[in-house]
Amino acid sequence: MTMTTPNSLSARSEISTTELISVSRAVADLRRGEMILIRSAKSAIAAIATEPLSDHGLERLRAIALNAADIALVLPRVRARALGHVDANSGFCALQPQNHANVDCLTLGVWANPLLDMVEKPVATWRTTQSDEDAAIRLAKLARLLPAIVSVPVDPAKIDEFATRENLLILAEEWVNGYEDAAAGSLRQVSEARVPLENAENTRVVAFRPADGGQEHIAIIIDEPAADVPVLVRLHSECFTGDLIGSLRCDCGPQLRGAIAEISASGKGGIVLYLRQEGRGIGLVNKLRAYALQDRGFDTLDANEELGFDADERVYRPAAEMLRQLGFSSVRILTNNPEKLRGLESWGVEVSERVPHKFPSNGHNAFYLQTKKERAGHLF
Ligand SMILES: Nc1nc2c(ncn2[C@@H]2O[C@H](COP(=O)(O)OP(=O)(O)OP(=O)(O)O)[C@@H](O)[C@H]2O)c(=O)[nH]1
Ligand SMILES: [Zn+2]
Repeated sequence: MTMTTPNSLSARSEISTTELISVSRAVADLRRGEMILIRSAKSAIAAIATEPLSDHGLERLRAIALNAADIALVLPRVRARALGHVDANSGFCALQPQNHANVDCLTLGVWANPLLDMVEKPVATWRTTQSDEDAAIRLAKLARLLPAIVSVPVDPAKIDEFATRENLLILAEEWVNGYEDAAAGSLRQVSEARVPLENAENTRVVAFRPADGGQEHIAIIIDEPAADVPVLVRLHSECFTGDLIGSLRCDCGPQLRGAIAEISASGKGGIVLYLRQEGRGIGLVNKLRAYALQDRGFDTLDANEELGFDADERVYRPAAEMLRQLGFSSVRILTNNPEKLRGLESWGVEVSERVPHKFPSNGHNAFYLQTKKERAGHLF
């Protein structure tokens, strides 16, 4: 069965497997506080994520800088506003502290984190970000860290020398930007087994792994559905708290088990795609931060924004790719979220029907469900 690829997609250029793997290695480096070199057409930077930043890391940044006075903390607009940058209006802003020679990692960490109480606001100049700094922020998001980085400009002519001397990775910004698409395009089936489920005994579980060795996405195939008619599908984003430990903050647990039961009851089979997009793509640690902000009065969308994330950071190519490889080109999708329809269609999957997938509130998640309806366009 072939999938149609919309014309707009053919223009997207994909990064190579080597570039994909470099980004993946940089993600791991960033998570442990290592410095990354990022090169754009115009400039180059060295960057460390703020979350694992140490004073030793700061010293290394200063030592490699073209000019140590240009050290910058790149952080989300909402956070910049809270720090006194009243004109902040683009996604991310760069703060250059006046006491650049003495500023320490604790101070930078407090400035960057909306959950920490601020001791003093920075005396600083502000500027818009460069594209290489935006790429470093994207890398921090891929690393599921807080999207805040400390960067310095480096001499593009010396970047290879630095990389060799300090054992650092060099990334081109377009590799970071192309990572998610390429990772999804590289998914390959790596194992499968029969797994009888409580409400669906005739079930196979198939695992797909991306070429960079990242997290596997899972297809749960119930009752071997036919491929020549639209297949009943649920795209389920991972939710450790809701799926596994029965959290009442969301509706994920009932939706996951409900989808399995409904597909099984249909008598025609179907597929649950279990996508590793915890917290709408921000990761479990950041989702817990978002919950803590919600306990201070933010709704689920504003909490994401406070942390520097979009309301929803998910991508749908992994789902489309798994369906394609399993031989399905047309779906009936169990969801209340119109973005899932658009996401699948943009990757060439025909959506023949939306099947509502609503469960009653448990009391704790009433405001969450109301926000999804009123602000995220969910169809309840
Ligand atoms: N960032 C963030 N993620 C949340 C929050 N509550 C739940 N999630 C995540 O949201 C995702 C829920 O995804 P889905 O079950 O696919 O639901 P949906 O987008 O609401 O759409 P449908 O259920 O298909 O209608 C999971 O990854 C959860 O971990 C929250 O307050 N903040
Ligand atoms: Zn959930």
